[in-house]
Amino acid sequence: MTTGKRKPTSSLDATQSSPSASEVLAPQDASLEAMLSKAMSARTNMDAASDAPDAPPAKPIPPESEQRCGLIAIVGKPNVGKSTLLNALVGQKISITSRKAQTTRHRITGMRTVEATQFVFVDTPGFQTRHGNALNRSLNRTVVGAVNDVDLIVFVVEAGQFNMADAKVLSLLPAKTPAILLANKFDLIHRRAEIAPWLRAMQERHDFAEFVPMSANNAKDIERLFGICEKYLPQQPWMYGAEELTDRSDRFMAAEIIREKLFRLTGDELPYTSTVIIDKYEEEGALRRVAATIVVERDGHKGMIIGEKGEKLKRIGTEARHELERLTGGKVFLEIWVKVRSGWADDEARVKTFGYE
Ligand SMILES: Nc1nc2c(ncn2[C@@H]2O[C@H](COP(=O)(O)OP(=O)(O)OP(=O)(O)O)[C@@H](O)[C@H]2O)c(=O)[nH]1
Repeated sequence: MTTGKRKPTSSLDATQSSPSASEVLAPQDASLEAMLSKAMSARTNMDAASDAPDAPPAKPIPPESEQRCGLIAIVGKPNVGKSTLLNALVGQKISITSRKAQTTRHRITGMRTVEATQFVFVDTPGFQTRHGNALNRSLNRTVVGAVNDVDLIVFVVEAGQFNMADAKVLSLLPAKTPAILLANKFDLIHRRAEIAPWLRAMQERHDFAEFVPMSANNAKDIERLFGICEKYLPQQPWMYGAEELTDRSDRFMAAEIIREKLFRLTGDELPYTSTVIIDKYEEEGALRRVAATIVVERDGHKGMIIGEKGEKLKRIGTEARHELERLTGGKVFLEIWVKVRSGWADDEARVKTFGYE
């Protein structure tokens, strides 16, 4: 992980004149006050430590008896920043991010080993509440599956916000598993006074073990999150090698990369039901030959992807190829087709064929 020397712009700097936690919380909220103060001072301390020298080189692998390892589910409604968080925690892009809600479809595991502890992360699709089609039913099943076999749940919300979609996800969390309330996009909060009443309401909704105000795109916050999560993971041997970052195949990563470029370059016009299938993934030494099909529901969507004189599709292909070349470290030949399969997201059998659980 990078330990940037730049002092992060802390939202706390903008709140110096705001009331303290004790001024905004009632006396009976002593434990909440402690939670808020602890969370805030941890942030300040990390900011102060930002001039510290870079971390020392990796230590030798500790004996199994000293290793810690556990599963962490990252859950939250669409667009709260789960993929950004996962990528930052793993230190490499393994989950696509987009301003368009609902871009995460699969249960992706990324892992990161920091000193004696191995953190195995499970990314989940944003819980879909609006449509009841087969694709969304499949996405919701993935969320439920993900939270029931983990050591720790990181419930991600946008700081200061909570609506029906957040409530739906929260209602899925089992009481037995410790859950961290991660108030993401904290950089967008400019008055600390807004957070105390919000935190009080959140704590009434669920018995959160910790409160972490942070920004997924702030390296210091990410570093601090490792320290917070560590104590919830059991002492047991690692499940993966110290250097491993994901258990997804290169073929899967190729589909994800193409899907990301597709959503980035078509903007808000393209419905999230468009998907990518890898028809061929061949390796010849360092060379990769990849053929992919983008499946859309309507002819109009096909036109949107191809663009005028094929310009849009060409750009999707070029950007995806460059990223695949960076990932594999070799040359990539990439061929992309666009096909219309109307109603695929409503069809349970097809959803299964396309790789959803
Ligand atoms: N300002 C700010 N923006 C953020 C932060 N974290 C994520 N974002 C932005 O929020 C948007 C959504 O982020 P994603 O990581 O794709 O969200 P997600 O929860 O994985 O979304 P789905 O795939 O729809 O479930 C992107 O535009 C991110 O750049 C943050 O800490 N601060």
